[in-house]
Amino acid sequence: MKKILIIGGEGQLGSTLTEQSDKIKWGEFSHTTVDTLDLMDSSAIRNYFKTKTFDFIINCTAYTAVDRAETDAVAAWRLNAEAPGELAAEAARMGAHFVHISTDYVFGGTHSRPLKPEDSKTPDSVYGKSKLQGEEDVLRQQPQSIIIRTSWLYSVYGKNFLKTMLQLGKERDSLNVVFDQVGTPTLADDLANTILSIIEKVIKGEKQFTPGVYHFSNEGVCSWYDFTKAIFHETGISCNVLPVESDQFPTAAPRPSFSVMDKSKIKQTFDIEIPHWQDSLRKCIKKLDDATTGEFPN
Ligand SMILES: NC(=O)C1=CN([C@@H]2O[C@H](COP(=O)(O)OP(=O)(O)OC[C@H]3O[C@@H](n4cnc5c(N)ncnc54)[C@H](OP(=O)(O)O)[C@@H]3O)[C@@H](O)[C@H]2O)C=CC1
Ligand SMILES: Cc1cn([C@H]2C[C@H](O)[C@@H](COP(=O)(O)OP(=O)(O)O[C@H]3O[C@@H](C)C(=O)[C@@H](O)[C@H]3O)O2)c(=O)[nH]c1=O
Repeated sequence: MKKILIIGGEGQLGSTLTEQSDKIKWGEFSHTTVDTLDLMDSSAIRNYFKTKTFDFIINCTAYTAVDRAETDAVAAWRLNAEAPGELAAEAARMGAHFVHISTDYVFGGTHSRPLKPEDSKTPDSVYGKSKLQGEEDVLRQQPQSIIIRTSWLYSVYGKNFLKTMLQLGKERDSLNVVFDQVGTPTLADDLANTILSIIEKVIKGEKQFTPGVYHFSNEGVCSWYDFTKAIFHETGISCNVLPVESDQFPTAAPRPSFSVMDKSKIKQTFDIEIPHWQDSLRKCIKKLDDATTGEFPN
């Protein structure tokens, strides 16, 4: 049985992968948390892998607090740039395939058509810069790596824009939300399903583990304003949403104005079908509702 390790099994993507892997029979899954493998410490990484080997390692960890990273750059750089390279080196040493997750924020928003993996990268934030360095280190240390850039990730787990808006929408009568940052939300369940489907196809010999950088988000395009309107429409929250430009909603870290990604490479290489973001939003809201009525997980 192939052994698959999820690094960061209690973040939102890691939790979703763990939830899905519990139903899988074709692989033996385990995961780490910050308590069992603290990536701030290089020697902890070396020690952890001294006695353990895996066939696939999926890295779901990151420093994801985009604004805080601006003033906590050393920690963000350690988690997003250095640690992924060290994990990839361990994967290479044991001959494991490495799957790493990156972000649309490696792009600077200068493009105006869906972004291909090889398009020029000009990240504006510490988060984006550190994630880009992490991508480069991963591919240098373990050329047999798949890097999946995703965007606007949300799920029933952890902190994310959907949960922030559900909270704010209940507390406030009106909200200002930027409409000049355009991208695509991604339901973590859809990304987790894609990662597991790629690994399953490789294990079953249906696909090669073709290394490189891929893009994955849900289908469709929207602004954060459109996303918020859809969240309130689907949940019946009556909060008024006002479209504003980014300079009317100042943040410590600049975000790309356009980060819609072209997903044709992942779809063609691994025969992946991707749901539209509005359908996935409905799916997630139902899952949240089921959680509050005690029917989740099922
Ligand atoms: N969130 C988003 O909107 C987007 C995320 N991404 C990328 O997707 C991936 C998954 O993101 P997401 O699930 O949202 O991230 P989360 O912020 O939900 O989870 C972060 C994970 O990192 C782990 N972690 C933090 N510090 C340490 C540490 N010192 N040592 C070990 N582990 C640590 C956490 O562990 P623990 O839970 O044990 O503390 C947690 O598992 C990341 O690579 C991120 O950059 C890309 C685009 C959008
Ligand atoms: C809460 C809020 C945010 N905004 C704006 C701020 C920002 O420009 C945009 C997104 O909000 P957030 O700061 O919550 O999201 P942000 O942390 O920028 O989300 C990003 O996280 C990292 C980890 C990624 O990799 C990205 O793909 C992306 O998902 O919406 C409003 O306009 N009104 C609001 O009330």
